[in-house]
Amino acid sequence: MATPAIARTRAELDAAHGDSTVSFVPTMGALHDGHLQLLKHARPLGETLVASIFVNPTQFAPGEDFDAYPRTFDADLERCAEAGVDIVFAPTVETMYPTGLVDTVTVDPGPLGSVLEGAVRPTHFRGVLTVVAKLFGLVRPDVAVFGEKDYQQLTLIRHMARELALGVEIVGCPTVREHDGLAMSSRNRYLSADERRQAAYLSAALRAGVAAGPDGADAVLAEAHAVLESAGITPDYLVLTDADMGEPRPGVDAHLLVAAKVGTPRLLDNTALTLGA
Ligand SMILES: Nc1ncnc2c1ncn2[C@@H]1O[C@H](COP(=O)(O)OP(=O)(O)OP(=O)(O)O)[C@@H](O)[C@H]1O
Ligand SMILES: CC(C)(CO)[C@@H](O)C(=O)[O-]
Ligand code: BAL
Repeated sequence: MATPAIARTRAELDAAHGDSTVSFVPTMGALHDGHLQLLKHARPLGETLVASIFVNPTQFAPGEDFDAYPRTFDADLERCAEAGVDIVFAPTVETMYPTGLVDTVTVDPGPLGSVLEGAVRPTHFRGVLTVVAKLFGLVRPDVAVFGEKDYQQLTLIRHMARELALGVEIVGCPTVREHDGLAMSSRNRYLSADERRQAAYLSAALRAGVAAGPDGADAVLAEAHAVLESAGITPDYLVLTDADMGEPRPGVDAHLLVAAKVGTPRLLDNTALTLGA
């Protein structure tokens, strides 16, 4: 198990990857088995596998958990080695924000950036897309892999790559789950034992929605809401979209997305489903 090279600046990155094709997995660290899957998915997609670890300040609003966000660099390095990562890009804040923490040029996510997660976190997706664009500029990957767990983020990054012609292929990786269905997330560690039990009902609600798919959109939402209600969870949202997060239509691949605060952490989950008339 080779230890990955660590690069903190563009010069160090360039020296480490030369002219090889690059697959890339951006993360905020605190790596769990979900990230490990992403890395394994990305491994064969390029000659060199780069993982970035950067807790990006500009996607957190004042009062959110930027300071408390878990930072576990040594353990992360071991996970990266296990997954065959060649280069861990752990940039300094100055590498990412050479003119200071206020971006004067940003990526506007458009209307999809201000609904659902964007309604709760109004500046979040501008911060995410801007930092991902910067990471792409620094790493210059051929392929970048993101988790379906953060489905709105994945969709917006696909839109950005396509509409700004970034020349990076965006690949989604299925959500990795705990044995009871809870989607893995760095923030799960903040759940108390009771909250952890309650959190499993988010994925149970999605499964109920999938089972009701043939009966149409109203049945999907009613069944999923009933499961959440039985667990005492009031979702921030529970919505049906099409696979690209537009309007859902019968017969077209649909998506069901949920977010809720369970105790302190906000948890997200989603699933694909087929919708009857
Ligand atoms: N359970 C999971 N299955 C698949 N991909 C995941 C999972 N959890 C996170 N990812 C993906 O890993 C990448 C890095 O995510 P991040 O570092 O924010 O981890 P996270 O666990 O989502 O943390 P958070 O608790 O902040 O949501 C993203 O593309 C994200 O979608
Ligand atoms: C894509 C990302 C690494 C940008 O900071 C982050 O939003 C995440 O980890 O999902
Ligand atoms: N995985 C999403 C990153 C965030 O919550 O800021």
